[in-house]
Amino acid sequence: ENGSAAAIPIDPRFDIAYVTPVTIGTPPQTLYLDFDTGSSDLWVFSSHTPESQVRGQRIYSPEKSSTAKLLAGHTWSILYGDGSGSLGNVYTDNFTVGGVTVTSQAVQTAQQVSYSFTSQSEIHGLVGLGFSTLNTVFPNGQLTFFDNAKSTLDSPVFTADLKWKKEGTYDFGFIDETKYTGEITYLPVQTDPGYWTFTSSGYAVGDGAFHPASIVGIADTGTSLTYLPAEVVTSYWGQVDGAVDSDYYGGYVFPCSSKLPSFTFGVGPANITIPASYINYAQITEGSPVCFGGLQSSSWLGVNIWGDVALKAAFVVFNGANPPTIGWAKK
Ligand SMILES: O=C(NNC1=NCCC1)c1ccc(Br)cc1
Repeated sequence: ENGSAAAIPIDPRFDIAYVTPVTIGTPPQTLYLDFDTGSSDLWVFSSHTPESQVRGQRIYSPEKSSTAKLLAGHTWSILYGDGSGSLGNVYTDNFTVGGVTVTSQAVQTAQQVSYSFTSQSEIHGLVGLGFSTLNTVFPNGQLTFFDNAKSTLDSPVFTADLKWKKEGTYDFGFIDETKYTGEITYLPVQTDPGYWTFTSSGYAVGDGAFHPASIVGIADTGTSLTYLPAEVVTSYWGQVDGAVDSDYYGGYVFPCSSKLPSFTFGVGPANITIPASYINYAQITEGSPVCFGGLQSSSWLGVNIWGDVALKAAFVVFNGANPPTIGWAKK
């Protein structure tokens, strides 16, 4: 059975993350989770999370679900690229997203969450959509929702149609032709170590010349910004009056009044253009004349990340066939 679910920005001012409603257990408990192609654990705030670490989040209570089963002797612990993290134990239960149900999905219940999760009341957990090799459950790694659902879908795909400051959708099992224009360009995916890793064919700043290049990076719906090689972001921010790479603010900042160019990245023979407005990510603080860029350097990361700032400029197909591929289309 195919499905479709909303991807809702958690903050009306800037797209820091997107959450999607899911139901877990019997009777169904509804939580809003961050669907993350950059990881492969499905974890939730729960009745096992200390009250001191829960600040407004909805929780999953396995003891209130007649279909919940403890996965005895299993634990998990995850650290994300931004330094946030969580850990706990594991149940299996019924898990439904947009009409797609997996019975006996591994649901990782949090016994500890880092402050950055405690402080974001709109995120009640994560649904990893990376490859199951990244799953942290010990001693037996668990399958992602997508890996479990794949065999029941018409096609082993999910698509991301994230939007700028608006609600988008994740579709499972089908490709909705009304959500994109032109053709979808499919690229090979490197599945080791478990991210949706692909190679972009180059970039252009604004209306400038296209620079052919091979930029290896991951498509990560769980990362807000886009992180690219220093030479790329230096040439971008060099076109913006007053832009500086600030140690104080931890990245490129610029006067909010400055005009920004768009940014185009190659996908095979095609390309995707990120509008300037998406790269004017947010004021440093409410009312500040200093703005933080949506395009930042990846040099300290060691890998390039095509996060939400890039993904929301496209219709993206995560094709879980063998071999997996990733598809990009304008919209
Ligand atoms: O953790 C990562 N993506 N997802 C999330 N970030 C914050 C919460 C969820 C991530 C994955 C790979 C690399 Br390389 C860098 C970052």
